[in-house]
Amino acid sequence: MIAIGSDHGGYALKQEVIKYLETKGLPYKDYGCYDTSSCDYPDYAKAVCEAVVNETCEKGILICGTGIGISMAANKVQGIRCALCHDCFSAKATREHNDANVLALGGRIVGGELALMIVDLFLHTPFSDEDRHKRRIEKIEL
Ligand SMILES: O=C[C@H](O)[C@H](O)[C@H](O)COP(=O)(O)O
Repeated sequence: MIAIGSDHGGYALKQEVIKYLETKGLPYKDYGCYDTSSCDYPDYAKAVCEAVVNETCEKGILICGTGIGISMAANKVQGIRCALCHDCFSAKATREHNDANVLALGGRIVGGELALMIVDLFLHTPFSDEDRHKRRIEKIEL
């Protein structure tokens, strides 16, 4: 199960990502927002990240206008490794090296097609499981 959430700045892209997940038959839970009314990105970061840390969902996708605020909020939650990615290399590398469990995107920055490629890499690239990466991730959690 994938947890997905956005503020108003990410709402349109969230709906595109949801359509994509549905097309691919990937189960998801939408934690809002549910329209373009102005709202606060930390609320959606918290809801999605809690679903990931309590294992209701394996991974999360968060979208705000830039992806910056929502990733900052996400990374305050213990156990969350949120990566803001606007290119394919970063999306693949953050799974392989950082075992990122939440992806952040900026709906005002990245176009739909690129965003979907990033989402696909984030969802399907496994963690490399190499000792040096595990050691570094453990240090983040201290
Ligand atoms: O980092 C924050 C996000 O990009 C927000 O989506 C953005 O600040 C919202 O801006 P506004 O309230 O002006 O639409």
